[in-house]
Amino acid sequence: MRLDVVSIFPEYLAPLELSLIGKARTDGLLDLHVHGLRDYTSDRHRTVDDTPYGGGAGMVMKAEPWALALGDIAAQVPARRPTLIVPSPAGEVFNQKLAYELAEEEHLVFACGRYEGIDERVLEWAAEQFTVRPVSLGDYVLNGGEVAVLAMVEAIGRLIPGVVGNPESLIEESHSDGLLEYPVYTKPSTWRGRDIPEVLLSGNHGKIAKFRREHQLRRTAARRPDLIAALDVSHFSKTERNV
Ligand SMILES: NC(=O)c1ccno1
Repeated sequence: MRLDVVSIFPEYLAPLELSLIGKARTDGLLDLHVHGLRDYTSDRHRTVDDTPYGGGAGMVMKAEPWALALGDIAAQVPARRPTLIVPSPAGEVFNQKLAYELAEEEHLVFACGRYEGIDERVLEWAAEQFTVRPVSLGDYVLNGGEVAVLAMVEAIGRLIPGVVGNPESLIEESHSDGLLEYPVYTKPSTWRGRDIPEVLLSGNHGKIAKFRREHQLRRTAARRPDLIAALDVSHFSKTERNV
């Protein structure tokens, strides 16, 4: 997968050189390019913003630098219609389902807005050669798109085959089956007077699976009842419907 990120703070994306994503880049699983938006300005001050038409607080990111940056990126990979992700509190909400969907894409481009946002005409212009998707991490506001991109690239990148050492670990994690993950424990079996659930020492895989599933259901019902409500009833066995 090719990924391009455009930002006025390219150094903000340095963490993508670390850990699993960094190794995936070294291994050639992820072809990630970070671009400085100011490289696409031509004035002495490398201006990327201006006052909003209609008044109001703050500044708006100018269209031309974005068009030059995105046009340059699209020209570098002419064969494919990239998906342009624009992190924004006004976007569709990012979740594991969308992460899996985007992990299937060949080319993702991320536009990190700042200030009050990007001139809307950029998204209209970009729709000629990109599939444009404003995406939100959640119902809160960040100062820019960079932090959202770090989160999304990690969530998407880890789903690409070969990035995570053991693909099994992707199966039993939160949201992989619509539920939150079960509690996990490791040695010592007694820690500061607290024992692990005895069933986990039984070696009885059926009982262990039942324990884990029950705790997934309880944890999800307690912390995210919205996820339970969203699941089809066929997701639950007859006995589970009363947990
Ligand atoms: N909620 C968000 O994803 C966001 C992105 C930029 N500002 O807020």
